[in-house]
Amino acid sequence: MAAQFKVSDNVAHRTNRTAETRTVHPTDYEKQIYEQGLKYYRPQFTFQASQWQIEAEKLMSADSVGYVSGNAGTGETARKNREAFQKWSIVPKRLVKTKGLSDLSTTVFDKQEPVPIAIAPVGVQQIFNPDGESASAAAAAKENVPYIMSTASSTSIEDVAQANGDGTRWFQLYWPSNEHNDITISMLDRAKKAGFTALFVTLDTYILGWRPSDMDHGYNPFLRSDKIGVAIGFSDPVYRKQFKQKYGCEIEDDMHNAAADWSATIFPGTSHSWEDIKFLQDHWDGPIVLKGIQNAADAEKAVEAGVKGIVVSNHGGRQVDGGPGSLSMLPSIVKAVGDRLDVFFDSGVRCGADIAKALALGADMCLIGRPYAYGLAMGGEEGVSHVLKSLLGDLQLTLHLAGIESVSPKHLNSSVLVREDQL
Ligand SMILES: Cc1cc2nc3c(=O)[nH]c(=O)nc-3n(C[C@H](O)[C@H](O)[C@H](O)COP(=O)(O)O)c2cc1C
Ligand SMILES: O=C(O)C(=O)c1ccccc1
Repeated sequence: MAAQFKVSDNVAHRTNRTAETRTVHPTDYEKQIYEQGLKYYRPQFTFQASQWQIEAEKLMSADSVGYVSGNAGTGETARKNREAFQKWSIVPKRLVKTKGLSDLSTTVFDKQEPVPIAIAPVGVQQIFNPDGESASAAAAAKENVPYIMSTASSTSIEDVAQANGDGTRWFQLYWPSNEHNDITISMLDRAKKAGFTALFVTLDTYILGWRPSDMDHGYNPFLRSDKIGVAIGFSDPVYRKQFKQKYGCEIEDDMHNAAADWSATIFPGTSHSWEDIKFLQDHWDGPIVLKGIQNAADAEKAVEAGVKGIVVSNHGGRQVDGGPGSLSMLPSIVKAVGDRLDVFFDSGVRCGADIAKALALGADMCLIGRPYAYGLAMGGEEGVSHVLKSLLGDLQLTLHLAGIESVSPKHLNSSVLVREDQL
């Protein structure tokens, strides 16, 4: 029977816990589950991944719940994201003389990362917890997980960098239209200066999708009275100057208008073109990754455009409803691009086996989206840490018990999977 966790329990347990807050060595997750998860204490947060959403939602307002858990349209694509994982199964191998802990390190941007997951860019994080992005960026650094910062963050670029310390951090761009190139350049310059080493350009959200839950609540976090999600714009010197020229006052003198104006700047309502990628390459000297790719032809174009990687993603089913599950599109995309791109994957990743399946189908790294947002709502930095560690522990033990030595394509590839409909 599942233990029920209440906020009051969490507070009580927080005071007498020490073990879980230490930083784990990246290869230590499996051991930690046994020694701490099972023996020593009642955990502050549930280890049941399927409960994170339920626990988080108890602590959030109805409009925030609608925002994070809601999807585009009827939610068909979000459901397909999950169903796509169930079409594949991991077949364990026996008597393979496992060496113990499976090696979770992967290579992206020609560099070894200790774990094969990153924090997906999620905007407006102060709606989940007052510490917002500072808490998740600190947790990511502690757990050796790269942090992708959203353009729609409720914390400035510089403050996120400070919270992330010596962690690996990448910047996600919501890309203003070409007439606002000076603002784009300013954001990229700030990100570079603050130690963000890769640029993730989101291509699927030049306008927000049809989201019935948000429309029912009349909810747009940018336009709330406390203006959540506009921190990058409001702290940007180029944007501030332009705002003053345009409206004859400071942002602080007309916050509502400024929030609407910034929103229109980063969600311009029209898409860029493949030719525009050159502009980003001219103004960003590190790797560029295109987020939101869902077909092999676009992946080919990404290779031609000379970017370093793609994120196979449908934005968690929040943009185009009626589209395929993201995992279903991964094999044909990987087949088309081979080793020519780093392939990241997201949309629907909820547990260790999901990560294993996406990596087996050719992804180099998975982005974790909603699960860590739920962790942030459950317990700030510690909640995010818990979710990341749980996913990694689950992944490591799953691989170990399936006789898979590492996440390298040498060991974890499509030969470990079967399609359920072909059995
Ligand atoms: C509340 C919320 C906010 C998001 N904000 C952003 C964002 O600012 N930039 C971005 O590129 N993607 C954003 N995403 C999409 C995620 O990066 C990721 O693609 C998606 O969450 C994956 O789906 P999953 O969470 O269902 O696994 C957001 C997703 C959610 C749930
Ligand atoms: O909600 C989203 O999916 C998203 O990408 C977004 C849009 C606006 C503000 C913050 C996040």
